[in-house]
Amino acid sequence: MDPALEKQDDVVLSVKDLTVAFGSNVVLDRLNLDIHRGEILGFVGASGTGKSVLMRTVLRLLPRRSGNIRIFGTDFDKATQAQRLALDMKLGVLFQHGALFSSLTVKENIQVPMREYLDLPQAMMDELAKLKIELVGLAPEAADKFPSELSGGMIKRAALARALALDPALVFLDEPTSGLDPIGAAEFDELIAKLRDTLGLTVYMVTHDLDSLFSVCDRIAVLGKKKVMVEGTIEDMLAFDDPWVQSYFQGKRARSIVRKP
Ligand SMILES: Nc1ncnc2c1ncn2[C@@H]1O[C@H](COP(=O)(O)OP(=O)(O)OP(=O)(O)O)[C@@H](O)[C@H]1O
Repeated sequence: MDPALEKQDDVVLSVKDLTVAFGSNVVLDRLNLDIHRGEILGFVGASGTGKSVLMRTVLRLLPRRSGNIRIFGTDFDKATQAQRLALDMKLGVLFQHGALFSSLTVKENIQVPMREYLDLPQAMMDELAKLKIELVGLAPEAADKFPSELSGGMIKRAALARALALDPALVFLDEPTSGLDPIGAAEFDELIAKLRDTLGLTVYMVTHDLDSLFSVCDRIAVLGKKKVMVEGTIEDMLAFDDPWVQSYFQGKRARSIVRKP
């Protein structure tokens, strides 16, 4: 196959010339971004630059002023109702802070998307929830616990299990390791990498966590000046001439990570 065409097939999410504004506050201005099949893309940027806005716009939770978004090659605006439903089922989302329903147990939280999109008998949903709980490394007993009974790390894992409920191909993670201690965060990163390898997931991860960026992300995109300023490998970040990017990737904290064996 023509390498250019093959590369195109490889793009699971394509954002072209996206502009999002709230009144006169233009947050994203003709932004472009491609995510490729099977990669873990780390998405960074200073606080308030619009990382969550981009994620929410791609998920159609926020309206855009202009621009085009294609997911798995399909333009949502032109998709039929059936195509939209099929696309929605291929996306999994872990919102910042987990965002589990506090009145539902872990098992019931995982079953929320199943109830919304599938018509399955309860026994089958219970079996599926059990599998997801195991997949994210939680003990079986976690199934019947409420979010208030879980540690921060367990909440993240339960939220990930819910994001994986419908066997998505592309998952969006909004600061998945925030609030975790370094060991918990490293374990969570390892879990993401393992799931990518075993399930063939594509991962879009908004993060401030330099450890995650250095250890599990294949590629990094930096949001600034209302656009993706630079995308590429850690080496590309280190070579990029912008004060914020330089201080982020070459600051004291970053240097201590680079020095790790
Ligand atoms: N629903 C909304 N209505 C109006 N303005 C909004 C809305 N959501 C976000 N904004 C504005 O968009 C800008 C970007 O916010 P966003 O939450 O995407 O930043 P962020 O990069 O995710 O920040 P952080 O790293 O702190 O989470 C901010 O100026 C914010 O005030």
